[in-house]
Amino acid sequence: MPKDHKEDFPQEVQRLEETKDYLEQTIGTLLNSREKFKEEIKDAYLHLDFLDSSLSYSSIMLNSKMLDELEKNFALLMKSRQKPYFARMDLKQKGKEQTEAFYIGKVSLFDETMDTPLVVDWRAPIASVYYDGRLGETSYKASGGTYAIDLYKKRQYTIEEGNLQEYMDVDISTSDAFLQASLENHAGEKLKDIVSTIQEEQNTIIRADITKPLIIQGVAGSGKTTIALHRIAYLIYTYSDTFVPEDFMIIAPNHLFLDYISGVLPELGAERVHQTTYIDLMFSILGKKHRLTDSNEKLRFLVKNDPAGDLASAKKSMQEAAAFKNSMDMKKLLDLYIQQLKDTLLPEEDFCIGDKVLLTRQSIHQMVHEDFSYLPLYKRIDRLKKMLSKEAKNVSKKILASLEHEYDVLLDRIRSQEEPSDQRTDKLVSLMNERDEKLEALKKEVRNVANHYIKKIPKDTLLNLYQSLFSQKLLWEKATTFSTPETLGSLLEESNLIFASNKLELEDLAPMAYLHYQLFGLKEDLDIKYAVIDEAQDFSDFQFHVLREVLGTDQFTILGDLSQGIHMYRSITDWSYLQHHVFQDPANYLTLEQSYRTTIEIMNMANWVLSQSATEHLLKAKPVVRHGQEPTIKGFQETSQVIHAIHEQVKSLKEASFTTIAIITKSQEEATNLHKKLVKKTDLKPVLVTEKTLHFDHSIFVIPAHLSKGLEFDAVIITTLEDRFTLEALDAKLLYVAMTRALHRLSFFYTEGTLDYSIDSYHPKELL
Ligand SMILES: Nc1ncnc2c1ncn2[C@@H]1O[C@H](COP(=O)(O)OP(=O)(O)OP(=O)(O)O)[C@@H](O)[C@H]1O
Repeated sequence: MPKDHKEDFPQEVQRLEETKDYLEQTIGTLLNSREKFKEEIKDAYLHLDFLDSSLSYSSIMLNSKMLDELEKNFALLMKSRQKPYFARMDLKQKGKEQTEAFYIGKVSLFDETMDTPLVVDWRAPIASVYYDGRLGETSYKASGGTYAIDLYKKRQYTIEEGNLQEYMDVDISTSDAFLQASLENHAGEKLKDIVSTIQEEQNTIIRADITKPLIIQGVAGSGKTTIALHRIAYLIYTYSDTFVPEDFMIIAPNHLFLDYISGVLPELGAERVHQTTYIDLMFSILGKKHRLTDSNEKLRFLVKNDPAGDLASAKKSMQEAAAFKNSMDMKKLLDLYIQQLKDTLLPEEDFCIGDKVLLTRQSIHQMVHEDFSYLPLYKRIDRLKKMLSKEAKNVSKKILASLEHEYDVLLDRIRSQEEPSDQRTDKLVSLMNERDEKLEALKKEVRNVANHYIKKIPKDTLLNLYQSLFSQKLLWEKATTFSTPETLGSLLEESNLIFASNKLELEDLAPMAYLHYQLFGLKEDLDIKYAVIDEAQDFSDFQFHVLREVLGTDQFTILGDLSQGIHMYRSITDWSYLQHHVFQDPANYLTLEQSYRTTIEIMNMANWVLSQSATEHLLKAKPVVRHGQEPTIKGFQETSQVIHAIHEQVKSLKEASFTTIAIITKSQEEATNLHKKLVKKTDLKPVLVTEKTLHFDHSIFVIPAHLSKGLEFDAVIITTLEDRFTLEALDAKLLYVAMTRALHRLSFFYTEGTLDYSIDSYHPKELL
């Protein structure tokens, strides 16, 4: 990195020292306050009078809340001691005389005595100028207004452990140097924050309009995951009156990925954001965990090598069936089914006590399907039951009184018409007994009449209701048409077999969640105001629709890359439906074409792989200007030679200080097989990654391509022993995902015949 502009170095050192002094003072004050709050809480506990505790109780609550807040600030300030800021900008606001210098950091620091900001938070409106603004006239938006400024200087600092190492003034030609330096770094165990090198196109996304759903199509390594996390931190900061961190939810592909990204939000001072996988979210909506079939079984079958094409029609039919369950046609089918449940729900009889009609069946239908139509179907039944009980109680007084009156008349008539005698007495007594019995029976009927009526309404569990849909072939035929009649037959048959083994498949979760929402409503505790979906290319339009419906919000940021759509047989192939038809208003759609992760050499080859299959329409990634070694490609006759080559390669990567290395295979079976061989034949001790792996804290991984999605490694060794990468679109995408995981080095080791790409004929120079 060039060392220039050194003339300001002493002043910059002094400024840093002053900031650190002030930081220490602030930390000291916080420490005192912390002790004070703790004392007050202790004191309030000592004086807690359980009979009249309101004062002490509220004191405990107040002080605990302030203590929590203080602890959070304290932790942030402690962290910022190492690097209180990373940049500075000098600017003059239009209409003002003097130039002001703003230092930008992760935590703001305000000098109360001087009434000036010592450090401005990177999320503050004015800091946007630093990320967007070229030197010269520019502007920023704050509190609904736009403010014009002249930007004179942008300066970046390297500060290590609180000491200024160097600084550099940035203009168009040098602005990449810090970015370059940051990209040269080796991968850690976790994803990092990028506050000091956020690029203009990324800043636009982080600060995009909150009132509109946002869709980001970004190429591999363009920073989607990173930006999504920065956007959450930005929104929490900017809209602190509206949101608390718990209002946000990140939906990510698996637990390994969640572990991988878990460091960024705390680093940005935003903790307590909900983080979940799609499957876990669906289970919490359904209020129950279900056993699932292996979700990658289909993918495995679909990418299975089939040179003679024997599996072609089975593959086609499987794709169609899987796609259907997650399509908008499935919604159509479910809507028909719900309508059928509605139509057959209520008994075709009036609500009566004895032969007295309390409510006609027409008025009950109207009540349920019109007056209560805002409620989910089965919630309406609970409401109906209350109404019926109330009606029965109201009317019962009258019926009881009239029955009593009927008997009083009869009794009076006997008394007045017959002379006293034993016979008359017997008659009266028996009449009175009869009256009492009838009254008692009537009272009982009143008590139970609503229940009896409601019991005639069929009610079942969600699971039974969902599964019985699969025995109603006629309804399916009414809702949709498949390419062949056999496809529907085998879909129903296979689903019923899965249900019989007490399992569901991943594709059943969205339809079930939709049915649950329509029939039973939602659990109250799922109170999310803002959802962020990463790796969204693996979702279908129907899944987006269900998520929007069940989360009850239009506030979404959705990020993905169609080139990495390895589940494209059941997921979206473009963003247009999502953009225009899922939310109340069309979503904003932005693209990221620049890739930051990998080198020009690796990205060129990955783009070439995509271009070899029928995926030309996809956006190609443009790598930032960072060169590295050309990928190495070696074919071998024997598996043992491949194992040897991997061993040697890993050793040399370790010697070159690359810390995280992934050996990526096409399938889970191949990964398991290769892992066994590596453990047996080498001293590498790699970790095998499966669907169940929870933590990203190792250095050498053997991982199938579909699980490497979203992750990154210093070096990647793509290995094929038996499972061949063909030129088919799905294979090309899997290979593309695997290749674009590498930050610095990429190699291919394969046994002859397992790579259809003739990478030997790849001419990198042609693409540069
Ligand atoms: N502005 C930036 N400054 C420094 N590093 C960056 C920047 N943007 C992205 N990166 C780095 O690029 C790499 C890729 O980022 P990230 O994983 O967020 O991308 P992605 O688009 O989600 O990738 P993919 O879709 O391939 O999984 C990370 O190492 C990230 O730190």
